[in-house]
Amino acid sequence: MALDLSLYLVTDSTPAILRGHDICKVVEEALKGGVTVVQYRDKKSDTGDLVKTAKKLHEITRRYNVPLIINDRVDVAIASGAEGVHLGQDDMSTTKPSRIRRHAVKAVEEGADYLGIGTIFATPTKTNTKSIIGTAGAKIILDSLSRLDRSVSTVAIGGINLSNVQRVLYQSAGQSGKQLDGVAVVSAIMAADDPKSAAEEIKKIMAVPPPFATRQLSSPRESELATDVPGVVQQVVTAHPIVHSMINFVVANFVANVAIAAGVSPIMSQYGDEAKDLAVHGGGLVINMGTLTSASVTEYLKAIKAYNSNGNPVVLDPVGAGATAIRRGAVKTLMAGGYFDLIKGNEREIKEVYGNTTNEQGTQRGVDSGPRNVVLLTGSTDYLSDGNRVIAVKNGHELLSRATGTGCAVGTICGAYLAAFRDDKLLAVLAGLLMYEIAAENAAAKDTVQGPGTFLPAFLDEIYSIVQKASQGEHTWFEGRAKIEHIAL
Ligand SMILES: Cc1ncc(COP(=O)(O)OP(=O)(O)O)c(N)n1
Ligand SMILES: Cc1nc(C(=O)O)sc1CCOP(=O)(O)O
Repeated sequence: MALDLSLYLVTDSTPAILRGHDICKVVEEALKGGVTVVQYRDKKSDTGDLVKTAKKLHEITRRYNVPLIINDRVDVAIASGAEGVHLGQDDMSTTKPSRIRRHAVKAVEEGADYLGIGTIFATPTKTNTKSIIGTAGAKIILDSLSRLDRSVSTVAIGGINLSNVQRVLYQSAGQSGKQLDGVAVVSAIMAADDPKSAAEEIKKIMAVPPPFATRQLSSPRESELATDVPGVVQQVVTAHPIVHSMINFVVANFVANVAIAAGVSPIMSQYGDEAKDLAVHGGGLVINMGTLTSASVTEYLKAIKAYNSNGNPVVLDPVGAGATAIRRGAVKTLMAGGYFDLIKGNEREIKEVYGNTTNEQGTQRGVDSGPRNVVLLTGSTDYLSDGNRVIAVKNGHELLSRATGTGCAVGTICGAYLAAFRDDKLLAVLAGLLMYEIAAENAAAKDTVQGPGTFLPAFLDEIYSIVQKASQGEHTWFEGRAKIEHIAL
């Protein structure tokens, strides 16, 4: 029987998870929903009961041509005819990534067919786990395994569910290209009201291709990055993408006007349920926490789920992230609830997001930066990074900081650029940012501009003017204008 690890169900018989349901029925429903391996994991029952249940489960899994694995007990595996046994590393009393890596390598050398890599995220299902490694930890382990002579399959485990499975798969992929073969879940299926649709939904989102290819520019040097920018702007304005901004009410009107001037179709809906219908159009989503209310986070999470499921980009602008306990909590919930392609904020906001997602050892917990996420730290110099490349951008004008909404509009522009140019996220954001900041410089240089009041309409005109030129393939607006510098990591 082939071992397809893509959706690996680990059972749990505790009342908190099984909630009085019959384990065999739950497993059969999950099999109907598409799970590809089942592990019977029961730490409490005596040997007689274990064998009885394992035999019943095996009868069911065989009908679906899916292997049954028994947790810990070789004797129960033999007695029930199960296809395999899952053994742990009891002596692994370490939280150090280097030691965890060594354990993984040892397990492969000793002949393991697959490895469970965890604990990815903290989970109430198993509270005695040694180390929360995040996707950054999984990535390190995958890279170590890629250097071994013998190849081994892997699944990630711990706190994985519908809202994070996509980013777990994408963010764990090592520099070497080694990827997870699947994910193992307990509560996301075993505790679901409808285990069949829970499994189906997880499978569906796993099949959504990455929103972005991982192409890197041939060289990260600023001169070569710059040459790509006008072409990206032309591509975006020709595509006329949709950008759905869940933006703060103070700036909504201005941001919508910037988007229209920039050749983008803005949708300013705050209604999370609506995102299901909006996300199918290939646009980007922007979550801007500026005027957070008690209802906002629930609405944001619904929208993030819809865009993540459709493989369309999501931008987080964690406005005022560190200012109050409510905002700190909101950031934490959002980071755990979905996948962001771009996180944009000032230094304090980015620090808050990073702090919210790191543990005492400094390893990341809820979200991991890497080549698949871009961070834009805004200021008099903007810093843009995808984990491999760091670019300092010194364009823009002081007048941008004299009016409300000019920072928020950057998030919306970036959401549109990420949606319409999918080859390279860092380049998409860089192109949107440079178009915006060069327009600001052009506006500020006008004789008619005396201050913020005259700057704003001139700024909209200059964005519009660049877009007109770009749509006709004219790149003169950009020549000699980029003030960017590549910073070595
Ligand atoms: C697929 C998968 N991966 C990891 C584990 C955890 O195994 P282990 O460390 O042996 O811990 P227990 O399951 O015995 O608590 C797993 N069971 N399945
Ligand atoms: C059985 C198990 N092993 C883990 C490890 O880290 O080794 S975490 C875990 C429980 C995973 O449960 P859930 O999918 O409900 O978070």
